[in-house]
Amino acid sequence: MDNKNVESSGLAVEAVDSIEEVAGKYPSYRRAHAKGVVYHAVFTPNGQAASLTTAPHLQNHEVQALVRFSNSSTNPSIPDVFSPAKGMAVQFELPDGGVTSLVTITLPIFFAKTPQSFIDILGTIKENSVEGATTADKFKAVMEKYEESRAGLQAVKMLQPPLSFATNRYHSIHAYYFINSNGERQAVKYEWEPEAGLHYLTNEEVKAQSPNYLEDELAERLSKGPVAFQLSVVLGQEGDPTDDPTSAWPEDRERIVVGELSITGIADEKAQDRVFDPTDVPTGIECSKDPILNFRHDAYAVSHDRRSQGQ
Ligand code: HEM
Repeated sequence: MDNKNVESSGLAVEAVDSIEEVAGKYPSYRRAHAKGVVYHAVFTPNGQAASLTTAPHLQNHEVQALVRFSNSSTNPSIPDVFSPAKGMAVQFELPDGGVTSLVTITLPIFFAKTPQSFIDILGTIKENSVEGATTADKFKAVMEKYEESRAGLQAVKMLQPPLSFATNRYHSIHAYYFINSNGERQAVKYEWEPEAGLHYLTNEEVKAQSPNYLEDELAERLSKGPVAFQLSVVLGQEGDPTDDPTSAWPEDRERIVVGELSITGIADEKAQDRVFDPTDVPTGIECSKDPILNFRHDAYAVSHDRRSQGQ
């Protein structure tokens, strides 16, 4: 292990410790996005990405996939309406027997630019978690201290509980590079667009939901047929930041639909053990230099280590 890895895994331990201190420790569960359900799916690329990348799952052949939908909270028993951001982690099976993961969320940007500022922001939330403090009070304290967090936390505040896991748009937030057979590079971000459209609950409807309404709703939906999402890539242009997850690209960037995911049914509980690592990319795709993206590899490994040992 070189010095850089030692340094970044030390920071990853610190980050996961900070999450536990601020948001609670739930043995055997993921240290974030603890409550989730895994499903089987098939991904069918449409060939539109083939001129941009040699990635095997984005050519012309369908691949099997696993999809884990989740609440963002660390609490595995939290009622779904109380955990605003939802995750959609997809693991594609590659023809060589390996996997690649695309881990997305219902927010377009993140609230921290670097691993260290993520830890510092959690520290500020902890300092401000005094009796009677609301989430809004804690967010205000963070935004006053960390300008970079403002847009990301505003986006969290704007989230509405979805009608279904199948009626959200999910974003990669981070940029990646597609590399084609000529070695040409194109910066991209990903989005999953639900074929069922975007649908959210009204305040009245929120009150009527059971704690696990999202899993129940998806079971009901799947009993009638597969649930589909289109995968789009957003093409970055010269000057669009590729290393800053707190900053969105302009809305008018070209989007290409590159394939369709069809979710068919629930997977075995054993699939929960998997790590959906957003840095696990195949030939034809490279991670950008975004420090948060690259840090997630070590942070997820620390969480997996703890949860797989029953800690
Ligand atoms: C410093 C930044 C971050 C840290 C420390 C962090 C930490 C974690 C940890 C510890 C887990 C549990 C991993 C496991 O046990 O398998 C997790 C899961 C997850 N995170 Fe992050 N995360 C960060 C940034 C992000 C960002 C920017 C996104 C947005 C796409 C994101 C989305 C998710 C999702 C969707 C999951 C659930 C994955 C699954 O279903 O297995 N995280 N995160």
